[in-house]
Amino acid sequence: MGFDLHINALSKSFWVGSESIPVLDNITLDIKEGEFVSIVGHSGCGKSTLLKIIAGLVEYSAGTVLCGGQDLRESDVHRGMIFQDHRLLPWLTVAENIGFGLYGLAEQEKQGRIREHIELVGLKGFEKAYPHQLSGGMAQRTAIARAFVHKPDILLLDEPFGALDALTRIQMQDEVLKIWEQQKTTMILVTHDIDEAIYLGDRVVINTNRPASIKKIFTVDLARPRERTGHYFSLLKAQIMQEFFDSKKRDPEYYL
Ligand SMILES: Nc1ncnc2c1ncn2[C@@H]1O[C@H](COP(=O)(O)OP(=O)(O)OP(=O)(O)O)[C@@H](O)[C@H]1O
Repeated sequence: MGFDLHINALSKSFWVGSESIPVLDNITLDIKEGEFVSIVGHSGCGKSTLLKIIAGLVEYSAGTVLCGGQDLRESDVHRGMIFQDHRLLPWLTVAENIGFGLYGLAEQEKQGRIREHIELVGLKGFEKAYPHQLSGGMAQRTAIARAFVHKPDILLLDEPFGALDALTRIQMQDEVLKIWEQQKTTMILVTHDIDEAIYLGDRVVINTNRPASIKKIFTVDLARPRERTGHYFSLLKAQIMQEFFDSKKRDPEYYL
């Protein structure tokens, strides 16, 4: 389809001084347009690097990354990225932050687009607030609106809820899911939270330690909205935990 993503034999090394540090090793992954894919792996294995490569923010060393047949070596507004910290500009209001970088539209259309996205993330009434006047969840909602206002084909989420408390995190997961269901943007989420990976993803990709390659991919065969405490959910979580913590391959029921 139009914006399917094809990552083929992707490798990346960073130079630190005179030493080449391999970070990604031979990653091959196809992601369908509109799919929600979660990526989990140990800290430092290269998950953020993979997202930044897809965003066109980091160059890769070998392989190909194609979307709609195009090589993704440069960033553009068709690939939005949301980070763990909101990265809002402190001297701009919520509305100005969301509209920042929204070029090429008539003023009325631009304001309409900003309004639409403020409503989408539930921030009506806070248009004129500055980032320091927002809670962590509201700031992250602004960052989500700022990414969506460009109507990206792919949204890359790098631990976007990592700094939020548990209840806000769950609420934000549902909000992102709602936007994804409405807009059918392809989403790629990096998270350390296995529940979050299963709750949101159509598939959960498990990376090996650095240099990361793909260890295993689980398909989450559960209708939405998902029951976080259901048996299938728990069993899948146990299987994923097993991939991380037990090379002797206990029965997944051990983790339940
Ligand atoms: N610009 C850079 N120059 C050199 N090394 C880098 C650079 N960016 C990342 N690395 C190294 O690449 C490896 C992977 O980093 P990355 O941030 O992608 O991991 P991660 O899986 O996202 O980690 P975490 O889960 O802790 O956020 C690390 O060893 C890191 O030190």
